[in-house]
Amino acid sequence: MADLLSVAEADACIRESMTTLPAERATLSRAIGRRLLSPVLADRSLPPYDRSMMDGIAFSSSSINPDKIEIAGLHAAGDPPPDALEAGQAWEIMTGAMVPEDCDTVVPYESLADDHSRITSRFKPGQFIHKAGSDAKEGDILIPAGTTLGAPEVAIAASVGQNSLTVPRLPRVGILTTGDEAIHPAATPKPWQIRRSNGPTLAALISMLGLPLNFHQHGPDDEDALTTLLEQAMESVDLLIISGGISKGKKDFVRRLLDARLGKPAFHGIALRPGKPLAFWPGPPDVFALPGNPVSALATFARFVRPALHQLQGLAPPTRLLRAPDSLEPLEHLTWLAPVAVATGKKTTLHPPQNSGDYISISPSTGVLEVPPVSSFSRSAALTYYPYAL
Ligand SMILES: Nc1nc2c(c(=O)[nH]1)N[C@H]1C(S)=C(S)[C@@H](COP(=O)(O)OP(=O)(O)OC[C@H]3O[C@@H](n4cnc5c(N)ncnc54)[C@H](O)[C@@H]3O)O[C@H]1N2
Ligand code: MOO
Repeated sequence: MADLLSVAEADACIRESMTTLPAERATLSRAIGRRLLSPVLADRSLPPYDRSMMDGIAFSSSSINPDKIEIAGLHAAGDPPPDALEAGQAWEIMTGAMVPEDCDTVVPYESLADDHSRITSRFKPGQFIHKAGSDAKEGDILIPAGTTLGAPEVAIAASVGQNSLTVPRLPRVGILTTGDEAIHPAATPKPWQIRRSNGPTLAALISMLGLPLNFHQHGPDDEDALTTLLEQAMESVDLLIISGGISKGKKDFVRRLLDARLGKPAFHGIALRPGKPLAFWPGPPDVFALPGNPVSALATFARFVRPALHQLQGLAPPTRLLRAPDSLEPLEHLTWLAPVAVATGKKTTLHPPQNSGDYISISPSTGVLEVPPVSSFSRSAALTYYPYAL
C-alpha cells in the first residue's frame, strides 16, 4: 500500500488545490442554500413603523373610557396615517397597520363587547404594538457575509429591497461514463452486456443538488472517441466526473488520456474501499475519475465529489458526525466507506455490499460512513457521515 495516499492526504490535496468560483448576482429563489458574499444591511428601521399586532381597536390609553368607546372609523394595513382622534375615540385597526401617532395601545376584538362599545377585559397600556426599530436600526448588518442563506435570510433580504444577492456562481458539472459493455438503459442488453447505471445515478444526484449539468455523455473504451468526448466536456464545465476506465485494465484509457492533456494527477490511488483507483486532476476544470463499479462510484461521489462541489461554492462540507453502528468492524489496512442508512430517531444501520459491483445490497443506504483502518479506529469516537444527496 506504500504508493497509496491516505484518505486524509487525498482530502487535503483536493481542499488545497480548489478555490471558490467567482461571484454572481442570483435572484432570491436561486440564492437559497448558497453562501452570501456581501452583507445585507437594513435600508430602514424594522419594523419601519409602530405595527399593530392584532385586529381590534387602537386608542390613547390616557384618554379612553373603557366603558364607553366611540369608534372613529377603520384604519387598515396599508392605510396612510389617519386624522387625529378626539378624546374617548378609537380606531378599528387591523394587524399590520401603522399605529397612529396619537394611539399607544391595541385591544383585540376578543376583548370587546359585540357592538365594540366597551372593553370587557383588562389591558396594559402599550400592548400589542410592535415598536418601530425594535428589531433593527437602519444601517444594521442583518445578514453577515459568509452566511449560508436559508428561508429567514430570504425574508430579510426581500424586506430590505434586495431581490438578488451576491453568491459564488454554481459549479457547472459534466459527467462522462465509459465502458463498451455498458449500454443505454433503454436498450436491450446482449448476454455479455449490462445497462449502465452510473450516469443516471450521478445525473440524478447533480439534479438533487440543484446544479447545472452541462455535459453528460457515455463513451466506448476507445482512445480516439474518449479524447474527443474529454475535449468537449472540458470546454463547458467547472467540474468533470468520469466513471470507469481508471484501473489497470488493457482498455482502461482514462489515466493515459488525462495525463496527455492535463499532466500527472494530484493523486491516483487511495488506501480506501471502495474507491481505491480514484484519481483527481485539479482544474479548472477539476476532474475526478471515479472507479466504474457502481458502489465505488457512488461512495467516492459522496465522500469526495460532493464536498468538492460545496467547496467550489464556498460552502462547508455537508457532513455529520455519527456513532458507529454496533455491528461495524473496521478493515485492517484500508479506510472503509461503509454504506449506512441514517434516519431521524432511528439507529444508524449498516448495508454492506458483497463487493463493489453489488448495488442491490446497499439500496437502503442514504450515504457512507468513513471508517478508519483498524490501527486508528476507536469505537467511542464519532465517525464522519457523507450523505449521497440531501
Ligand atoms: N488488476 C487490478 N484490477 C483491478 C483493480 C486493481 O487494483 N488491480 N482495482 C479494482 C477496483 S478496486 C475497482 S473499483 C475497479 C475499477 O475499475 P475501473 O474504474 O477501470 O472501472 P471499469 O473496469 O470500467 O468497470 C468496473 C466495473 O464497473 C462496471 N461499470 C462501469 N461503468 C458502469 C456504469 N456506467 N454503470 C454500471 N456499471 C458500470 C463495469 O461493467 C465493471 O464491472 O477495478 C478493479 N480491477
Ligand atoms: O476499491 Mo474498488 O473501488 O474495490 O471497488
